[in-house]
Amino acid sequence: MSKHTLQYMTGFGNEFDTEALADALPIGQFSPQKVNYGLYAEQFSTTAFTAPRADNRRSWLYRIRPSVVQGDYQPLDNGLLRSAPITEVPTPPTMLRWDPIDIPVEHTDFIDGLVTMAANGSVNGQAGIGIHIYVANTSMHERYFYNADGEMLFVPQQGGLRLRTECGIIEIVPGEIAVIPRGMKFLVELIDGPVRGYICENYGHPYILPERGPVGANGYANDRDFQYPVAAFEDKEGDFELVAKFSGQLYRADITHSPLDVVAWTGNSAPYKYDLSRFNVMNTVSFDHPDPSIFTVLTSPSGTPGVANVDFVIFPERWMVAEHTFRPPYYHRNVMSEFMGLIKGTYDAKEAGFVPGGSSLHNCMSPHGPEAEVFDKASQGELEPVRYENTLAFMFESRYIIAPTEYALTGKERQSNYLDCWKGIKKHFNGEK
Ligand SMILES: O=C(O)Cc1cc(O)ccc1O
Ligand SMILES: [Fe+2]
Repeated sequence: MSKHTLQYMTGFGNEFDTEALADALPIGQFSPQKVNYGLYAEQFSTTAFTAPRADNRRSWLYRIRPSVVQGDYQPLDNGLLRSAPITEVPTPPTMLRWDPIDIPVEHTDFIDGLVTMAANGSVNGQAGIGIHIYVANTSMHERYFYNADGEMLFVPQQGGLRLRTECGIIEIVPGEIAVIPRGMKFLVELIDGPVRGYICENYGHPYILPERGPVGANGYANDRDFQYPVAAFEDKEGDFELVAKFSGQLYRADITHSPLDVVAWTGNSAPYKYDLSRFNVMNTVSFDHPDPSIFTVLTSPSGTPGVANVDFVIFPERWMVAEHTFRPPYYHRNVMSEFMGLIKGTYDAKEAGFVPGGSSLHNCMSPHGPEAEVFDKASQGELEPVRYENTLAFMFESRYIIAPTEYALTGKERQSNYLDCWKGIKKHFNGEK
């Protein structure tokens, strides 16, 4: 399947109007007695009805059949999919790292190929996150999915994805991300062969753009670079399956039509995509290594100002110019818990072992920082301006302790020798300056 040329609407959280057929969208009201084309009106709310206006997210969908037309749910095997709280194994404070999960050779679609690495908070309490890797070699066929447990941030690492959603079609390739709202029905197609990537399932407040503070009105991720699909519908009947993730369990129901039958929609709760190369990177032009919060693309607030349920942070290509400074990430211990992944290239704190598709987890107060060789090089090198290239790492940083799953702790991807990367750190102190 090749890449389509898709049309998008722009602007983070805008109130959009879109129709695939002329005059399908009611004008001046949401719920007319009769909708044009015999469509049904259905409200889709992803914040409480009474959420403050600035936070409120809802869309009105005008569809061929309302969502109630579907069969009975039956539990489905969760495979390696897990939700918080993870209680199957205790969470060690150990610094953890993993190799990429192989893409299977047997027939595996996006749902089959979900592997949970870790989770925190509480899926039923609507706080915290689930962190999953997806690996797939085939498109979802005659089955559709929605996740009542959280919105889903897709971070592709290999291969392009076509996300067919109720609101329309989005395509993403590595270097881009997409967010699908909690509860939105969709299916995942592969654009150009096998895929692997990361999912942050956000149980909490939907992602918003972080404040800019004294940086001013522009910079970081700019609102205008977020792209939303235009309405596109399927009018299809057949024997299909609707898969739901609800309260940590997968369910399936028969459905005899495509649920992607929304002909028109209006509102601000909709899937969106963002090209990470559009991120306007801020950093020091004098000295010292600022905290990685300067690279926050999206944040899910927890209710405590400045303390995130989860921040999505990237480490993009950029110039490094700091003077008389140890330039790589500093050694540190952090109250926030840090899960990292690598989309391409190498990461400045780790030149070996942290590879594209791999992951690491440094939990609350667990020490971490540059490996021995990186320290040696960075504390000796000439401090010329250098462009840091062929790199794109990211972090899901959360206020809640991130509990790895049993699979993550015992599966073959776990690097049991991770701590060795710091073993070669030498004692330089001898009492002299
Ligand atoms: O641990 C990490 O590699 C992530 C990170 C990067 C950085 O530049 C500063 C702090 C930090 O936690
Ligand atoms: Fe860190």
